[in-house]
Amino acid sequence: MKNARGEDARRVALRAIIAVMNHHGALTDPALFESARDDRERAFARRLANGVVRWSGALEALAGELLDRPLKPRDRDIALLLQLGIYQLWREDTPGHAAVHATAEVARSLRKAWAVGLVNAVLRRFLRERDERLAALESRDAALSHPPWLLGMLKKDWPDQWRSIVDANNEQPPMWLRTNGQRITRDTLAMQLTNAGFQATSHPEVDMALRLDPPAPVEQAPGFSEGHWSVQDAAAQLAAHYLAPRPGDRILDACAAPGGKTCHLLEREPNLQLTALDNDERRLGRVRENLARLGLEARLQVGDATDPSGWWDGEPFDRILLDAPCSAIGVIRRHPEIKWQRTPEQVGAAVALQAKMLDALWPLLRPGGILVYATCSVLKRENSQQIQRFLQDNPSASVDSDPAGDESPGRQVLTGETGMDGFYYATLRKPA
Ligand SMILES: C[S@@+](CC[C@H](N)C(=O)[O-])C[C@H]1O[C@@H](n2cnc3c(N)ncnc32)[C@H](O)[C@@H]1O
Repeated sequence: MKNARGEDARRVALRAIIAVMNHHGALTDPALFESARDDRERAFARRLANGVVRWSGALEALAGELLDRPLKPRDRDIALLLQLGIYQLWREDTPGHAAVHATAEVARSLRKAWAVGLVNAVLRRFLRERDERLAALESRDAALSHPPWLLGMLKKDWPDQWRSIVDANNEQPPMWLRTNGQRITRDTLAMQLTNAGFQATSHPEVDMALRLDPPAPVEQAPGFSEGHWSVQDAAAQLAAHYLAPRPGDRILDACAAPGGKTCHLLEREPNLQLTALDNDERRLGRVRENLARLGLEARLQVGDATDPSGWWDGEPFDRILLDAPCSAIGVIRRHPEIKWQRTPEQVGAAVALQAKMLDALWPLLRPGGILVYATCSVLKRENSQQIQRFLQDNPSASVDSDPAGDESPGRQVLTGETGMDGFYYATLRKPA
């Protein structure tokens, strides 16, 4: 994709960083990078933007110490430009002086020519004092680049594991593929990917998962448009394992969009009466696209999972998957802006919505049926504590003990564990 009058990577990256750090949108939105001059600049802009947002807490601390006085709130763009500059000198291979010059010049395009000199001076100082500055940062919480409230929750929930979660959150995520077993075996797909120059590594637990190295845009690896595979983290692929659909089952996927888990269930067992529900009609369109690419069929339903009276026909389900809206703290490594956009109040609101959904959907399950509750979070309030609360309110319900998990009730995958995103699963059973 060429754009003759397009912009250079640093300018594009800065605009994306400003947008997401001001709580607008996600770095995965292609529109944020459309104005790049060409594909190479676009890829560089994406890498820079993700890196700066991932390390923004540490970069802010470093920049703050290098400035003689703090910048005014209206110059937040310059503050973020400084972060972009320091990031390159700290974590990218860009030759120092070239990066300093190109970054400082971005201030001119913001119509803040006064800041060119300031950015230049701060970045040059960082280059000179880099080792001492980084050593001093090491002992501070800012080095972990997480907001204090989130760090506090992780420490409280996971006194022994919080550091490995935080480190995993700050890493570049691996790219996991899910083999479409209806079209190809995992071994054949692995061979095709290897022949195309990729490394394809299977997961020790998740039977259809392959890790693709190096990560690449989907069209660059063989078999995507033919529906041989999808992109899905290995932890998300455990949903189908826990729901274990059987031929003919009547299944509700209660929060289905964009359809990753819906499609996986049908790849595992195409003979299902599967209803894919979501309250977002536009996102449900993405379920339709994914089903079509993979050659699968489901009934799509727009509706509110907290209010089945609006869409349920009264016929109970054999199995329900509730992949609930959540804080998404388990997928921070894929969406680093979540760290800065999320608030403790939003976590509280997610907990309340999840409880409402559980309570509303439980009566739709037939006696002897299974409801799998899932979140991509590692916070206990959304996970084991949520299920404890549910079991207290519904004493006849039981939860499967999980040989693979040490978190009770349910299974908590901590971020980074065997290369997976942070995820939680609880398999709830209704007595027959
Ligand atoms: C975690 S995502 C689901 C991901 C999906 N299961 C997959 O694997 O691709 C949560 C979904 O819940 C939907 N949602 C939020 N509130 C809802 C509600 N009240 N009723 C139904 N769906 C809702 C959102 O639109 C979003 O698509």
